[in-house]
Amino acid sequence: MPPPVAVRLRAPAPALLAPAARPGSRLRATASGPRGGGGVRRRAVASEKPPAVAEKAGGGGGAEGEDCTYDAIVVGSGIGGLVAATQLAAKGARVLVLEKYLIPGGSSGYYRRDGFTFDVGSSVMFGFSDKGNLNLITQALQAVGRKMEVLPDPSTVHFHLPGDLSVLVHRKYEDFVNELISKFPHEKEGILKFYGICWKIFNSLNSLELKSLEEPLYLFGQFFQKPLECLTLAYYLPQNAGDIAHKFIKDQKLLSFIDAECFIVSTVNALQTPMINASMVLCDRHFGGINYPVGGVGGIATSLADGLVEKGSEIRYKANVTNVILENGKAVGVRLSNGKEFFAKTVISNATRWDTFGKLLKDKDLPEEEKNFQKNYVKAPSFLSIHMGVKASVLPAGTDCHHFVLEDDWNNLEKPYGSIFLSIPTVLDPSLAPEGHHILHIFTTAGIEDWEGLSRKEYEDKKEVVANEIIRRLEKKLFPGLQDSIVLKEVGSPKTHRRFLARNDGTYGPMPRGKPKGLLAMPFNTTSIDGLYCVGDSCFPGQGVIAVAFSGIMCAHRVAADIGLEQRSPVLDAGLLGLLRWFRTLA
Ligand SMILES: NC(=O)c1ccc[n+]([C@@H]2O[C@H](COP(=O)([O-])OP(=O)(O)OC[C@H]3O[C@@H](n4cnc5c(N)ncnc54)[C@H](O)[C@@H]3O)[C@@H](O)[C@H]2O)c1
Ligand SMILES: CC(C)=CCC/C(C)=C/C=C/C(C)=C/C=C/C(C)=C/C=C/C=C(C)/C=C/C=C(C)/C=C/C=C(\C)CCC=C(C)C
Repeated sequence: MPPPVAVRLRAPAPALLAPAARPGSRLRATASGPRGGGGVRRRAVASEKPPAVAEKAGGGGGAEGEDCTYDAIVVGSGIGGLVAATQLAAKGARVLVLEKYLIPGGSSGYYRRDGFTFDVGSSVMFGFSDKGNLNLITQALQAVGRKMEVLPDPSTVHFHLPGDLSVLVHRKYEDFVNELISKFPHEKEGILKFYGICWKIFNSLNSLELKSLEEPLYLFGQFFQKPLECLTLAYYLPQNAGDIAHKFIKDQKLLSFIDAECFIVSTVNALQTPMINASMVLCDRHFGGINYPVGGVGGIATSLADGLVEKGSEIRYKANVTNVILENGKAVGVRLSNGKEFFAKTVISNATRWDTFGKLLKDKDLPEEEKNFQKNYVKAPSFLSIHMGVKASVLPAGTDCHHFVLEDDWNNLEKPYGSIFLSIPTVLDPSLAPEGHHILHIFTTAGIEDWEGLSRKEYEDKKEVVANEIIRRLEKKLFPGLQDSIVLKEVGSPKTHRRFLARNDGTYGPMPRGKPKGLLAMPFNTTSIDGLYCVGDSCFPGQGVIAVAFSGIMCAHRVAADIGLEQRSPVLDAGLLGLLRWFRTLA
């Protein structure tokens, strides 16, 4: 029986504070508490034997004189970093993950307050089913012998849009498409054609074995085995969802609906959303469905971290990487804020590309490739997030889990605070809140510039005012009496996201500067620095938990080939990597 909840309003407390305990599984944080300086390379590594873990590390726990250099160091334990690390560990590599925070997961982490378990960010889980090739979260867990119980969500999201347009995205595709056609009967053909192309792309994706598109033996192998599917993907790779929607649909309101469909997964409209990404999410929600992990999203990262350790690799918390160490232009290790150094054959950064090249390599000129990336992409806005515990009686029976609210004016879709995302995970998993209560996780886009230069008091007051206005809007649109039902409230600003997730300006990833050529300009995992790789949402295919999981799988495959754990052809590598680099300059 969960403990009773004290009525307590805590507006100013940052939403992403240290967890009180972790959901689902047992905690084995090897909080590094690094001591002393770096010293010479081998000694520095040898002295870094983590308690309880190094003994299990096989091939080199750290006794002096042994060669205990790691195969890979991963900077950051977001889902991108953890998937790269666990995939490599499953292939036999010895990996060290260094995480600045106290627990793994980054924006897919969790925290607990007064009996409530809150998801920090991610709450809508794609790729978590038991079928097909695109269930990348399920596969990532399986690779390290883990499986999580999931709760199928009967819908993906309930849209509440201008002109009282209400659309529920049912789990079953036919139910969704029939509901949409009932709202836009004159556009039946256009609707079926647009979503039909999404399915064509999704089915092509789902037929491939997903590995690194930067590894030629695999890529050519896939072209050989599935030529039609690969050509379909190559054809749609440089295209955007909005252009395809405009070909078949004329009704402006329906086109705006498709903008909203894209916005919730890309924070930009359909004309700026790559068609492959749109197809992935618009179909996986019906194919595998949206599935919520029992105990909360934080369980995914903790399960991956546990699995990683069981495979003989390591993860250290409170380990703030400040520099990537280069030797003759090659990345050979990292330095922490306390001066400790660790060395490895390869370094994988799960920090954003802005943080990786702007902070971890600040003394180096920005490589041309990164200039090209920054020319094509800007930082997506951050979020204002409100985590609330409310009395269950405020929600009408049958309330859906996820909602998207844009009240009066389509023009507000992409504006800061314009639209509201709302997740109520306790609809699926009541164990996340004390009995008789629900969790409301509310977020809206917000830029860091709005929150800079304020005194402490001004900052706290502003959080309170902005959060109350969002709550007032939800009260008016969805839940009368909401304000009075609140028993716990924590507000996070873009500064909170910057601080606790170590993300430049609190950004949630890259956003195209203008109209992109689909995914063409998005960099993969290799960088122009030998031995340094990036993973996460500033890599192909972009924002989203399943997207960063794919980037982790791709990255691990490329790294494994480079360190001799997977097949490779140096000649073909040089050709393909050069060709892909050239492609990106065309975007
Ligand atoms: N589905 C949803 O509802 C939802 C909501 C929010 C976020 N998300 C997604 O999650 C994605 C992010 O995943 P990700 O894996 O790219 O990154 P992430 O931000 O989740 O994780 C990065 C991790 O790296 C750590 N880190 C950064 N710099 C470091 C340093 N110098 N030293 C040590 N550690 C450092 C951070 O503390 C963090 O834990 C976002 O793109 C977003 O789309 C999804
Ligand atoms: C040469 C070359 C390069 C090429 C050739 C051709 C080929 C073969 C190609 C291929 C390709 C591929 C494989 C691709 C792949 C892709 C993928 C996988 C993708 C994916 C994607 C995904 C995504 C984007 C996702 C996203 C998601 C998200 C973001 C989510 C979010 C959510 C949220 C925010 C929530 C909401 C909430 C509410 C409403 C409450």
